[in-house]
Amino acid sequence: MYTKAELEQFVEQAKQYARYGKVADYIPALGKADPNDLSIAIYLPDGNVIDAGDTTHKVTLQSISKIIALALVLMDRGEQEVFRKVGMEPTGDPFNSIAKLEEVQPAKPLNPMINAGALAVTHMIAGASVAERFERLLQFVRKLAGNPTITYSQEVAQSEFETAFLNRSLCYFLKQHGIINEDVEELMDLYTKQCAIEMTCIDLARIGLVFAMDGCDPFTDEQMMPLDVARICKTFMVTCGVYNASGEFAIKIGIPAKSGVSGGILAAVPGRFGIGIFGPALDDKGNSITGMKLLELISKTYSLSIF
Ligand SMILES: NC(=O)CC[C@H](N)C(=O)O
Repeated sequence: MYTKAELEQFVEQAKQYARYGKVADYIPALGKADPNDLSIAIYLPDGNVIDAGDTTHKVTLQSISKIIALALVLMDRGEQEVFRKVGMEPTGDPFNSIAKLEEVQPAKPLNPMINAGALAVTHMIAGASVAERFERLLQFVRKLAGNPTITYSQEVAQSEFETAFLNRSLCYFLKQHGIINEDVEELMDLYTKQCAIEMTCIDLARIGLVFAMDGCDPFTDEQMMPLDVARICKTFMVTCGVYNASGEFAIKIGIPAKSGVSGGILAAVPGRFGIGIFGPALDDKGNSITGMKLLELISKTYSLSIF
């Protein structure tokens, strides 16, 4: 079970779908990615890693960072405060949609996985300055991945910062409604750096493993986050992890997972292992088209659905 040869074969199969996808270019620096890239790592609790494709490629977290920021903020502020500012319901809308913000009363983003909700979460990262808040988040990411060398791509952060007009609009809306009260440019600085944290799919898989193990690092036995925090994060991965494709994903794949527009996917198979994928060709909902296919093949072959 889970042999490298088998994974390589799945990668080749899934790669065929790259031609139906498109690399994200609304963040100009992401447009440079090669749509035919596809790599995967499976991280097991005994330390074994099975991988396929070029796993030296680095992927920026983008929306995958939302799940990690949420874990940190739940620890910083507690459930009650966090869910006062952001809801728990899927939207059925694209990740960057502004539409529901006007419909829901009192105005608060429906969940922390859409951009509006993620901006509210990033706003709640504790610290005296943007630099200190980012450093805390980065240290947490490094700890989860067991890799102290992880950093962020200045190029991608800068590229998003210069073009994130829609995210700025979301911020101003949230500020008007008292969900955030900090300077929008500062929040955008922090958020774009958060999204630009980069790592390989092996690092992604290791973070997925920690979530799979209910927040416990199986190599140090350290509880990286309370059980409840890991449970909340995994629940959001199931209900909103791949935005408005989450329903279909639950039926076809059924593994808690979080995607990002860079083409990364982090998945946690509860009690068993973590998966990291990088495939930059995206489908029309902003999820890796090859990565989703790959996960589907793996889930069906190994019966990994939690349902
Ligand atoms: N879906 C995503 O990965 C979105 C993240 C991206 N940084 C944005 O805010 O637009």
